[in-house]
Amino acid sequence: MSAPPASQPTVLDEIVAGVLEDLDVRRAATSEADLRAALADVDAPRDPMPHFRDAASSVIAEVKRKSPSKGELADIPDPAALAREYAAGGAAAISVLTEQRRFSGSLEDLRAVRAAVDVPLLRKDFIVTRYQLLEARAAGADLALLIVASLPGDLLDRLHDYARELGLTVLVEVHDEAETERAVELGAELIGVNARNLKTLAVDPDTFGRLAPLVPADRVLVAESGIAGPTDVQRFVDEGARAVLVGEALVKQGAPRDAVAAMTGLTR
Ligand SMILES: O=C(O)c1ccccc1NCC(=O)[C@H](O)[C@H](O)COP(=O)(O)O
Repeated sequence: MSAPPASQPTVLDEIVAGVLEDLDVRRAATSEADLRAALADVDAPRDPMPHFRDAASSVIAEVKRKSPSKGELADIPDPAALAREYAAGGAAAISVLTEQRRFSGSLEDLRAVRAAVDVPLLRKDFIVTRYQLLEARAAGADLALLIVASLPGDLLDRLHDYARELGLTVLVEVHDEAETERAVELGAELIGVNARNLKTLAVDPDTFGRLAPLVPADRVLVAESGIAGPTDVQRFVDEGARAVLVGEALVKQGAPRDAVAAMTGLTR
C-alpha cells in the first residue's frame, strides 16, 4: 500500500474523526463531573513500570477483535475470559482496544476485563482529549496510549501531564525519528515503537532497530505490531525492547495462555 497524497486524510485522520463523533455521544450521556465522581470507586492505579524494568521480556497482551489492516480477527464474545488466559500466561499488562468503529472495542470491554484480572490494563484508543483519559481511569485503566502522530503542538504535553495527574502510566507511541525525538523531549518513560505505518498500514519490522538507538537507556521501550511469536520477541529484546505489545498473533490462535508464556521471560 502506498501513502495517500498529502491533501487526502490518512487512515489515522479518519479514525480520529470517527472517535470524535462517538465521543460527542458519550459526552452527552456522561459529564466530566460524573466521570470524576466515578474515580472514587476505582482501585488506585497499578504501576507496570517495575515489572517492565525488572523482568526479562514482558508481554502486553491485546484484546483485539478486528482492525483496519486485517479486518475481522476473532469474535471474542467474552473479553474477560481471554484476559484471564493472558494473565495466567504471565502477561505483564493487558491492552484493551476500546475504539468502536474500526476495532469493534468498547469501554464495556475494558470494564469487564478490569473486573476479571488484577494485572495493569492499557486503554488502547485514539486519545485526543482529557475526557478520554478520565474515561480510561474511571473504567479502571492503569495505562493510556498517546500517539505522537495524532497530537500536534502542545496537545501531547497537556494530555501527558493530565494522564500523569490521574495516576496513569502513559505509553507514548512513535513511528519515526521525529516522533521519537518528540517523545524523548517530552520525558516519556514508556515509549512504544509501532512498526505499523499509520498512513499505509504496512508493517516494517526494521522500524524498532532504527529508532531504539535514539532513546536514552533510562526509558523503557516497547515493540509494537506484527509480532508473530517468540522468534520475533527475541529479535526485539536483542534490539533493546523490554516489552512487546501483541494482538493478532494472540487472538487468532487457540491457546493464548501458552502463547503469552512462550513470549515471556526471553533474555538478551
Ligand atoms: O492494527 C491495525 O490495523 C491498526 C491500524 C491503524 C491504527 C492502529 C492499528 N492497530 C493498533 C495497534 O497498534 C495494534 O493493535 C498493536 O500494536 C498490536 O498489533 P498486532 O500484534 O499486529 O495485532
